[in-house]
Amino acid sequence: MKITVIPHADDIHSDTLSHKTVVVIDVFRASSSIVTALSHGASAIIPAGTVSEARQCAKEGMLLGGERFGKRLDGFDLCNSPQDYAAPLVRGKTIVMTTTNGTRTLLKAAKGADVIIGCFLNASACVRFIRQLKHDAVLLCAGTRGDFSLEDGIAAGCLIDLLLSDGQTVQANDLGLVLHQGYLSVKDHLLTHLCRSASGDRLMKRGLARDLEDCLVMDRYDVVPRWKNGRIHSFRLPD
Ligand SMILES: O=C(O)[C@H](CS(=O)(=O)O)OP(=O)(O)O
Repeated sequence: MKITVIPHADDIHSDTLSHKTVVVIDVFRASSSIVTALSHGASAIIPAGTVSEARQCAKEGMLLGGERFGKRLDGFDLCNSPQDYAAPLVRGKTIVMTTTNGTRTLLKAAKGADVIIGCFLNASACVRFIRQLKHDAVLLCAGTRGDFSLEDGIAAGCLIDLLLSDGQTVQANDLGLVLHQGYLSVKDHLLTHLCRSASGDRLMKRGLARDLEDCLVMDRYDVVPRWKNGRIHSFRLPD
């Protein structure tokens, strides 16, 4: 199986995603919040590209979630902290969500054969999904405003490590190889290392240390959020 890691959302070349399983990785914080929401009973997430599209799309009974540049949006029910999406409020709800990098990256992933959302919180579940589909995979790091983000890359390295762990032949691109080594060197101290990344540092300075902790738990949840027909639903893997 071939694994291609793409460093950020503005580095997708035509046809890279076709016929592939695409994993959209935005550890801080959109992927982690989406995984948390579906694990806590949200019925679906509708990703929106802009704040005004999100507002237009939200029908009665739906929740609005997201941020711009990390800040809460006027009139939105939820921001982008995983703990917002762990609240009883989300149970049974459809959430229209727009974030600075994560939902934008997701919308760019549309050409993938299957598009799922991954992070540390559901790493093993994502790997089971990739294995079952048996397609080559693209690990699409969201990054931050057109730049690579360390935490997304280290999560990609983590997925590669899990894919390798049952002895399967996995051929990663050069970026994937280096991120795999990067993951191995920090995996026992993720918080210590990833709070120094640009996004980690930004969240720390905003007093959101709790978000970092919540995003860096390995395999807290077993759901695979899958984007299909404009909505993200929880996909349960057959045993
Ligand atoms: O709120 C976040 O964590 C980020 C915004 S920023 O890059 O920190 O300004 O959004 P996301 O789309 O989850 O990367």
